[in-house]
Amino acid sequence: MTARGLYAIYDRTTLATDALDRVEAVLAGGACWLQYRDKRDTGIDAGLLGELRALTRTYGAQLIVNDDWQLAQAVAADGVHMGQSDGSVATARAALGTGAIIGVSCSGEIELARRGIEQGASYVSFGRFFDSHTKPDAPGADPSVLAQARALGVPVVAIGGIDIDNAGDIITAGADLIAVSGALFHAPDSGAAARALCALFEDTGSHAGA
Ligand SMILES: Cc1ncc(COP(=O)(O)OP(=O)(O)O)c(N)n1
Ligand SMILES: Cc1nc(C(=O)O)sc1CCOP(=O)(O)O
Repeated sequence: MTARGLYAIYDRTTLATDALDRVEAVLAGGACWLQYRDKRDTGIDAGLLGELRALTRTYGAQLIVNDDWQLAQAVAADGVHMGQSDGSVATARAALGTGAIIGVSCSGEIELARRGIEQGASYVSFGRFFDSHTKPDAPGADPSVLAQARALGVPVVAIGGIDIDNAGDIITAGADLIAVSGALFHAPDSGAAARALCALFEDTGSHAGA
């Protein structure tokens, strides 16, 4: 499993259409993880999730479902991303097994990351680092938390307003994966945006605090 690179967030909440062509372009462009995020109250689109499962398999990417480990299990996703109000990480780990990817939101707080790892999280996510149209009200985080988090021994994810102009600094600050939605799925060319973000990981080999 690759745990360094581009983590694409397919945010069904803010995308007007299913945009599966964009998902495929982003995966072909090198994204190694894809998250399905849907905050609408319209019920689960099982067909869409099935398409995402097939596309991620085709491109060798990991499929992560936001918020709901039971849904992740039902669609045979590779893992789940859990916020602080999405239930017990320990329960999710017990249900999904040792091989599942389980991420936890930590805002800018290293203590939340420690607690999440104790409960079974396999990656920790920090943000928001920049203004985000996708989630404008997410609390802010300082990039220095990324270097601190590297000592915890699991992949470190950065999220929130990341784009081609600021991603290099965030990778240098310590992110193993950059989680990106708007700068991919609202770009004029989603495939080109993915390729450009992935190329930053080749140019930025060292991390602060590594
Ligand atoms: C990779 C990643 N990091 C953080 C989040 C935010 O998750 P959460 O705190 O559950 O908030 P919502 O996305 O549910 O609004 C995420 N989805 N992915
Ligand atoms: C879903 C999400 N969570 C965040 C957090 O800080 O916890 S920021 C965010 C939105 C990510 O999308 P974009 O790349 O368009 O800003």
